[in-house]
Amino acid sequence: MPASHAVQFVVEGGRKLSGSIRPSGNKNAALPIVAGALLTDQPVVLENVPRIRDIETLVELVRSLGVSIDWDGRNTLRIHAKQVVPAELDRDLSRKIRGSILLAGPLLGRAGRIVLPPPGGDVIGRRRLDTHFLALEQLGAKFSLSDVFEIEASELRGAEVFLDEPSVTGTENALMAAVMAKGTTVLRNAASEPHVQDLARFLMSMGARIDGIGSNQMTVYGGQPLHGTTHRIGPDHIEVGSFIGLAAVTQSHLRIESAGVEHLKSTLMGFERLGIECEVDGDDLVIPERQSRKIQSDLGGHIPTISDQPWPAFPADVMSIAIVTATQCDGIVMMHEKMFESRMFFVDKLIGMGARIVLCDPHRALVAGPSKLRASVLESPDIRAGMAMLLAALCAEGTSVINNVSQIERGYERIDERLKALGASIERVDERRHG
Ligand SMILES: CC(=O)N[C@H]1[C@@H](OP(=O)(O)OP(=O)(O)OC[C@H]2O[C@@H](n3ccc(=O)[nH]c3=O)[C@H](O)[C@@H]2O)O[C@H](CO)[C@@H](O)[C@@H]1O
Ligand SMILES: C=C(OP(=O)(O)O)C(=O)O
Repeated sequence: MPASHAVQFVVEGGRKLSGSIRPSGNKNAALPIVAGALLTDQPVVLENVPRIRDIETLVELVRSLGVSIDWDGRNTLRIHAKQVVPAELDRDLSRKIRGSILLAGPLLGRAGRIVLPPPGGDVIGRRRLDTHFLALEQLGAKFSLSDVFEIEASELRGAEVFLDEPSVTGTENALMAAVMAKGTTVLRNAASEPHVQDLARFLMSMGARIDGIGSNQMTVYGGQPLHGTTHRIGPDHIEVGSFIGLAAVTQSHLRIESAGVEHLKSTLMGFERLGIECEVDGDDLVIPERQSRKIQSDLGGHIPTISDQPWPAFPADVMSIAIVTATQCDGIVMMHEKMFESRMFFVDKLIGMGARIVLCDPHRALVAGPSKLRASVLESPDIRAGMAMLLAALCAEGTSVINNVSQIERGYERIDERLKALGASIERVDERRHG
């Protein structure tokens, strides 16, 4: 049996939680920033790096390029890319994470060439890479496509780049290549998620010059000498969204410490539509136990919608959490997943637990709540659906089993320990010993 199937969570539902929890560093910021550390031959120190499977995989990939990369304590990485040996990236490691594609920009800039097996990541629908190649080509790279991607650039040149969609990792690759290019690049229709902003600030701390961070147009004055730096990864706003959902479904009072409230507006608006109100206290977020949990109709009593879109709209990675939360709220809401084609299929499991959901098509699910959920045996298909099912199990009646926990652990650090500290009943079991 593959190791990824070895661990289960046995979850006893129905317990109230209480206390404080601190979000980890943002996985989707740490991935490009670790890759970006390859842009300089000087030492880089990264703090608040989430110690999760996806990062461990990227660390192995980076090490395979002859780069010195080591943990210093639990969440600090020391990276020194004195040299980068341009090699074909390991296929198995590349296939495990979406983040392997993020080595394209830095390796082009540093070594002029990269051979990249197709990246992996969550299986949540087609995951196009066209935007990455479109941007890198405009900066002077050539690519050929067989069972691997071969990208080469004898020289990267600044250019006007209009991305065909605001792809997150596409923007990050373009940004890293543009920093190494000669001359000025204007990136238009760029993604501006908190992790894209964090990467841009990291690059600035290395000496890069970038205007327009946080907007959909960034100007990069390329070719500046890049030096070593120490950078702290920002809090994971997706984890914060997950903890808001956790408090809401278990009707618990939780404080999320250092939540990074500047990046939470659209997430809080989504939860408010479900009747979940949070209080901002400095940079902490407090979720009171007493909530109306009454879905807010649109004007005229019409059925409301929660839909995801590129930043600053409601984040796609919080959609699965919001669906589980909606099953515990009073009323009807249309959940519209605009970005991924297969992210909603996990609602079958929630229906099996007693949730009242109509999956209208792959992108839209109508949720009518509240429903009493019953315990079940669940399989975790992707990071966020896995976390959503953990939330469902924590508010269901009885004892649930969640298989394939490695999916959740791709994105959430020591989640069982951290939720147990709040009073959750989660037992970590090796499947081979269990039953
Ligand atoms: C490692 C990493 O950072 N992964 C994140 C990154 O993935 P990733 O960078 O792969 O995602 P992209 O931003 O490229 O695109 C996500 C999906 O949205 C679609 N799309 C995108 C823009 C748009 O305007 N319209 C549209 O429909 C794309 O075609 C694709 O199907 O961003 C996603 C969207 O926030 C997140 O779910 C992933 O967690
Ligand atoms: C989709 C996600 O990750 P990835 O892009 O790494 O698969 C996610 O973090 O929810």
